[in-house]
Amino acid sequence: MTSSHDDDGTPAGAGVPPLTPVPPVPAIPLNDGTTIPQLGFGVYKIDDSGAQTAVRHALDAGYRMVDTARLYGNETGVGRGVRASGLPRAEVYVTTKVWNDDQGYDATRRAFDASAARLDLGDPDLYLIHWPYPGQDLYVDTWRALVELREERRVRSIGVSNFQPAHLRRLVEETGTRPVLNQVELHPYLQQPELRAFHAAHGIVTQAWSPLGRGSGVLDDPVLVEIAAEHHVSTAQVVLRWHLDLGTVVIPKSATPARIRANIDVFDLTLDEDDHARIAGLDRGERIGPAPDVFGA
Ligand SMILES: NC(=O)C1=CN([C@@H]2O[C@H](COP(=O)(O)OP(=O)(O)OC[C@H]3O[C@@H](n4cnc5c(N)ncnc54)[C@H](OP(=O)(O)O)[C@@H]3O)[C@@H](O)[C@H]2O)C=CC1
Ligand SMILES: O=C(O)C(=O)[C@@H](O)[C@H](O)C(=O)CO
Repeated sequence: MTSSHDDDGTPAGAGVPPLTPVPPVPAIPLNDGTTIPQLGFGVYKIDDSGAQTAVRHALDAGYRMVDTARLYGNETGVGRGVRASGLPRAEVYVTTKVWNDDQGYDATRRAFDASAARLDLGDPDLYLIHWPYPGQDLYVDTWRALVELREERRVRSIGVSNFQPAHLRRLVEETGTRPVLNQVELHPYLQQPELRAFHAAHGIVTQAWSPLGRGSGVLDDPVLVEIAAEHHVSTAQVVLRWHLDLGTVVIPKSATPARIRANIDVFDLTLDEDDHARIAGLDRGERIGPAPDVFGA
């Protein structure tokens, strides 16, 4: 599974604990005929060198999908981590995103080439528009560039992030092409039932960012603490199992090896109807990040 040396010269496996076997992560079908692993690894707020190490830990723990973005400044480290894993490129699903100031047809094509060069993995599997940033009114032109990149087979799938139903409708009306998924903020304090229903009705997969609430207190919620104690697992594991049960694709981030391993070790956990009802009751419609209609309006 691992190569004999990392490409930075570190002996393979150095600092990486022995593998804990994990059950396979389900593959979720996308509306373009491809699939995506239901649980992947987020790398926001990890620098290039940290991303290389964290991605190695994640791939060794059984993750097969990594979510990065030009914004995160770590595409180079992500690419190094994937290459150092020794895994065949086809076994690792890599997402990156076009940032707001690169929107527009020509700028997006240039941004894609630059992201692909930094990743240095061949072309990414999934390319997303990071935010609609509606004040620029460029997201439809940006989408046309993504559609063309997919037609040219430079990228397997194309999608969006932080889009609201009105933004999604406009993409389809003006280009005829649906995103495969919409990556949005989603955790027990922001459960997004209406947006998830809209996605389901239109064949768009929901992907959850900040699935653990990014240190905002979600994981200390007394209801989640109680459910976790009943199942002898961590609150993070309860929350991740809840996401999987909703059918969302989830991308928890951690730079801590033990947490990286624990966050994928959720496939033996079963939440019952009562657990789900109690977690449903935690929704406060409370965002950690910006509101998509307001950010860049
Ligand atoms: N499209 C978009 O606009 C956005 C996309 N994203 C993507 O989603 C990913 C995940 O979201 P993110 O905002 O990072 O937040 P997460 O909800 O994944 O939370 C990450 C935080 O939780 C901590 N943590 C992780 N696992 C555990 C655990 N088992 N127990 C306790 N604490 C834990 C991490 O700490 P530590 O690292 O120290 O272990 C970190 O502080 C991002 O990394 C990025 O890829 C995120 C935001 C916006
Ligand atoms: O992490 C991301 O992918 C984001 O887009 C957010 O962090 C976002 O840029 C934000 O929170 C801006 O304040």
